[in-house]
Amino acid sequence: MDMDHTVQSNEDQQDTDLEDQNRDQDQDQHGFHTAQAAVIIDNEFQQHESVESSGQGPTNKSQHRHDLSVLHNPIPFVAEMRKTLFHVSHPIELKVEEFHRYWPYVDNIWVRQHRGAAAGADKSGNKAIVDYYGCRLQRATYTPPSRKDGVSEQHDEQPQRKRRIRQGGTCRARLKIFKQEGLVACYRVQRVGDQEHSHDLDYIDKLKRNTVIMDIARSEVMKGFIPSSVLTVLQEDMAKLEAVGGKFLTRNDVRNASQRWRLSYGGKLDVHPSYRYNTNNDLSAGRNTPVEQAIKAPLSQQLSVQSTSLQPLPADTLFFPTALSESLTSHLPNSEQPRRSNHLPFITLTYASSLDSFLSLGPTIPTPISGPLSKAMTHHLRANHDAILIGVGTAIADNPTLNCRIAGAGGYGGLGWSSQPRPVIIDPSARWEVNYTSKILTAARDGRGKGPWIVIAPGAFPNQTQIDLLTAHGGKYITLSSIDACHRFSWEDIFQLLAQENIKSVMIEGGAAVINDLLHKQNRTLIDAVIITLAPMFLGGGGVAVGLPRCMNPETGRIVPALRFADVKWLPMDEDVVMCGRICDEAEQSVI
Ligand SMILES: NC(=O)C1=CN([C@@H]2O[C@H](COP(=O)(O)OP(=O)(O)OC[C@H]3O[C@@H](n4cnc5c(N)ncnc54)[C@H](O)[C@@H]3O)[C@@H](O)[C@H]2O)C=CC1
Ligand SMILES: Nc1nc(O)c(N)c(N[C@@H]2O[C@H](COP(=O)(O)O)[C@@H](O)[C@H]2O)n1
Repeated sequence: MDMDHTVQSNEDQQDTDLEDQNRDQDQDQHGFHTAQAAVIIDNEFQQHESVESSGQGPTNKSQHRHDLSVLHNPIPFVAEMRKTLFHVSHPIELKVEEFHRYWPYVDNIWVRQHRGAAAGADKSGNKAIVDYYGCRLQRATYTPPSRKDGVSEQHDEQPQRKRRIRQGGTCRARLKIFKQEGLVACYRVQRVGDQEHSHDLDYIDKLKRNTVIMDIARSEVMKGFIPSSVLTVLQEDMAKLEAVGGKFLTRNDVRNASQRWRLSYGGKLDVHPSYRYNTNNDLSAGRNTPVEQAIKAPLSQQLSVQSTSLQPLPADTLFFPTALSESLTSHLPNSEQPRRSNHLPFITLTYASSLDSFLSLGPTIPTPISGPLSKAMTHHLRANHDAILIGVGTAIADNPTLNCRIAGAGGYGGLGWSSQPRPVIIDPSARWEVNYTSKILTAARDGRGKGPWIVIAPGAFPNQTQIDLLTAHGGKYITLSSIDACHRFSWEDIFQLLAQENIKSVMIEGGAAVINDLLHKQNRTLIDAVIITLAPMFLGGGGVAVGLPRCMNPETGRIVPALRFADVKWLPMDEDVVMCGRICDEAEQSVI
């Protein structure tokens, strides 16, 4: 039997009928599970057994027992993530723990079909596995023999169960889930083809409950509570139940969640205190009965309280006020402002300077210039760009992290690598000796940043250890072939290269050589926005300076300012001030 067939059989075993109110018998006795492409509603208890024993799902469900506490303290973004993982309108990268946290909430939607041929290992030995999924409604409708001819071929001795047949073969939505193992393990979830679901999320939630809902129901029944009482307690806060996908939970679902346990349980079944209150007060027991807060029994008495396994925010988390972020919007990549070029990424030039125009005390001396608020502003900028670019001088001098540490970014309370820019280092000779302890790699390993891309020239040969190290951290060396006689790349080529890598916005952070080169007349037309922090300090002679050569009007022979910005905004940020501006076009400049 090939693997596809095995998976299909397991899936079929999961699809059984919840409609039968009197089903206390093991389903196998009825022989309902052998058919291909069954489309009947599910028996969750069997689902757990079959998936766990198959060991093939992306989620090891035995690690994911959920109880009432996950309903009352839902994991962050659960409703949003259910929608995101339903539509998958763009590729989603999640850390392994995040994937396993959310997948049980959507495993009613997607059914694993087969493992892709791409499984294997990359050059660094990182394993990669691809699994293909289809929407549950993709499978063709299965009609049991008894339905086809009105006579049961196999079970005419057995009492016939009422079974609801749903229409299968109606939805063509498909997914592939790519699991990358190694130092920076992650799951990448993306659509296969362009077929949308043929139905909405409610439709599938109505057909089948997800693992989390059934786990919660099971955990309550197994405490000895009757299904009606469990349903009442789960429905006390319908908004929370809906958020986790339980809008259509029924008493029969609860019954089925642990029917085997109920069969063997010899003890007395009980009800929750709130259920007793409802029934005593002649409220419709077990049906959508929100209990008045003032008089219901405290839920804490009913819960075995478990906190979610979410990490606290790292100590270096930064916060940036919304009002200030709104003031910056007009100079950020997604603003309405016209772009310098449509085929290149949006380019923002940004740095922090002293009043005497220095970026640091000396080429090898990392120098804090920004105050806490303007530093947070820099990280807000990092969050708003796809990539952050520095010259190799800065990489060597500062050993920077180059991540985004704003609360809500990936690794700082956010999911996956959201808002984390890709660090890009211009290093034609591969001078930077990246190693395991480099801060950039440490951040990538910890899920607080992305692995760097290092742009090198054709003659540069980083050693194999460095190549492997970068790959293992999700980074890479990229060779840019067009280098001039002075061993310099053209900025247009660099940005073109990044555009080819699907980078749509780049924040240029420094250092001085990079900034000065880009502000030069021949390159500045590539810049879309300039955001400069000015701190109230003189660093004194010997620092690394930003400056432009003297400029002369060729017609008048008069010395003129080298550059004046347009569309300028000054934003005070505590003791610092931040200037946002744009480069004037050539005609405007010549008037100055
Ligand atoms: N205050 C601030 O906002 C910042 C300060 N810095 C400071 O700047 C200093 C480093 O600045 P620099 O020494 O000027 O180094 P840099 O970071 O500008 O790197 C210069 C090197 O990058 C490579 N490079 C740059 N442009 C290139 C091109 N077009 N083609 C090929 N290669 C190119 C070359 O190897 C060049 O030697 C450090 O002290 C650092 O702390 C750096 C960034 C921001
Ligand atoms: N905005 C800003 N203000 C300063 O005072 C700075 N010294 C810098 N330096 C830049 O930030 C990099 C350090 O980043 P991490 O904190 O390590 O992520 C440094 O390499 C410069 O590019 N910037």
